[in-house]
Amino acid sequence: MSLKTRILGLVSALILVASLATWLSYRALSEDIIERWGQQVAEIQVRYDSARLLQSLEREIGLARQMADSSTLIQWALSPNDPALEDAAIRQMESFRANFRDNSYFVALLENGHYYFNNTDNEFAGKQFRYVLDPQDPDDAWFYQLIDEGRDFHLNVNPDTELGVTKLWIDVLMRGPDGEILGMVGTGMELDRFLQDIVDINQDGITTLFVDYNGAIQLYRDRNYIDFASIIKPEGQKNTVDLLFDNPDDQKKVLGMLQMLKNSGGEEGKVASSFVTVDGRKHLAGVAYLPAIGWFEITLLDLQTLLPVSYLWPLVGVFLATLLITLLLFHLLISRRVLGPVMALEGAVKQVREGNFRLPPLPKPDNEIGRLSSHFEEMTASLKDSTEDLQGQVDERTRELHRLARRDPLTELGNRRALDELFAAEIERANREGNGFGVLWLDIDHFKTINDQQGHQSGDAILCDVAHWLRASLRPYDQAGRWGGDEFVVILSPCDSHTLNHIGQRVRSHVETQSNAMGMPVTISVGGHLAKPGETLDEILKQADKALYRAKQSGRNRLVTSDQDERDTETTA
Ligand SMILES: Nc1nc2c(ncn2[C@@H]2O[C@H](COP(=O)(O)OP(=O)(O)OP(=O)(O)O)[C@@H](O)[C@H]2O)c(=O)[nH]1
Repeated sequence: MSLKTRILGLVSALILVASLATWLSYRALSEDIIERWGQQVAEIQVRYDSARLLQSLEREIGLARQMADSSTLIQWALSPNDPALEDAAIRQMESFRANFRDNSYFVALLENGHYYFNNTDNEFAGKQFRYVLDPQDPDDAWFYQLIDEGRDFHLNVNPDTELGVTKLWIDVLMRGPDGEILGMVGTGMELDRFLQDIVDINQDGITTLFVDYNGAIQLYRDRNYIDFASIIKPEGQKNTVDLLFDNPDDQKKVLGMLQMLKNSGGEEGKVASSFVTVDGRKHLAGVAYLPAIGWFEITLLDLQTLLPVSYLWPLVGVFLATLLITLLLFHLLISRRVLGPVMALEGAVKQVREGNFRLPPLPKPDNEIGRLSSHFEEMTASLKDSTEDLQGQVDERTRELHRLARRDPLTELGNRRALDELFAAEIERANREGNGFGVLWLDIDHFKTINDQQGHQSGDAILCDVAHWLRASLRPYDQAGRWGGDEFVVILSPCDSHTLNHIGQRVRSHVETQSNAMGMPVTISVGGHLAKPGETLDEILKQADKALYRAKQSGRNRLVTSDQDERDTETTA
């Protein structure tokens, strides 16, 4: 994986981690904001709903209280079997009927259990006495329960099987002069219409319900959940608010909020709130206590409807676009300022490693990498100089070694290897040009004796002298070498028979005269051969050696060529 891919991968991962952290913080923060917002919305909603509910009920409750306080009704309740008082009371009831919103009323007397009722259609004109309440009849249990509890005011949602209606009943106790309970009066509002007006409001995402002091559901858009005749049901059989929540924790939370509000003494306007799940959707539940009627109002705000996730899409879009632009800018910046120069530097390093010092100009951004590139260029230049210098020295040493490898250290003439190369080149030239060349094979006479008599060092000196005299006797372009021991070989090119003889004699004679002049007489025997094109080295050397042998055999200090008989020094000198 390239450096570029790794850096971009790392940066993307870092941005994603940072984004995740931002997202989580955003979630935590937004949850907090939504909770605060929801709490305020819940408070407003609760006040609004309470106001609407109380507005609808207050007038009715007030009228019901007036009715309960009516002296006509109280007098009658004290003597319920007095027909005159009953007539006056019914007239009084009818006048209240005209004022009640639902144009209906009920009056129930404790003493004889008589129950009076008339409705909006004046259906029971003249027969307002409907029936006698029976303490044993479960349908009438509400009356006796409320009397037992002695609560002056009570709201009750109850179907009246006798009358065939389901109503929200406002029940107010009628008390005598000594505070004794005489009966109960009130009115009922048709539940469906009331639910429609107060509870089933058309606000998307907002659900309102009312529960009584014990948490039993009283007003809710789904009638199946309403705890009808709640007053007479024993604990545990009531439809309480926790039924709306699947999660036991949510159930506890909501019941806990009711308890908390109860404990705070029904403080006006206080709203508790908490997140709950209803039908698999997250809701914020706001709860308030309505002391005027002794109920709680619960408002459920569906957060997905009120604050749909789609609200966040533009935010996510902006985030992704920012991420993309950031990556793009980072990519451009890092490519120009870091990766491009680093890759160029890497290429230059490879080039130098392969021995190529001619670098293209390296990009040099104004940073550490730019400075590194400059240092690398300087280093390469100095490396180039020292390499060239070193190469020069190596070449010179190689040439010297080459020379030394072909030089006889004693006489400074070419050695056997040099002679081999000279022969190979000359044979090739002869073959190519069709011109032969001459070869002289020289051997010092009785050199063993010289060595033996005068010592090895003197022998060496004589070898050097002979080499010197040999060189002096040759043409500048002739090549001489020491074959080994006291033997020397000369290549004469160009050469013919005359030249071969002439130079051969000149060498031999020069050695003789010079050594004599030095007072240390030395002679040499010479074998000569005129090599022809096409002859091999072996054949050439064999011929020259044979001629030298004949010169030795013939008495030494003479030249013998391969194509003629021996000549002695006197005849040719
Ligand atoms: N001083 C000295 N002697 C050498 C060197 N190389 C070989 N020799 C001696 O040279 C002598 C050569 O002897 P030969 O060529 O065989 O015999 P010669 O005595 O020269 O007799 P002819 O060649 O028959 O005249 C030997 O004794 C070698 O030991 C050297 O580098 N220095």
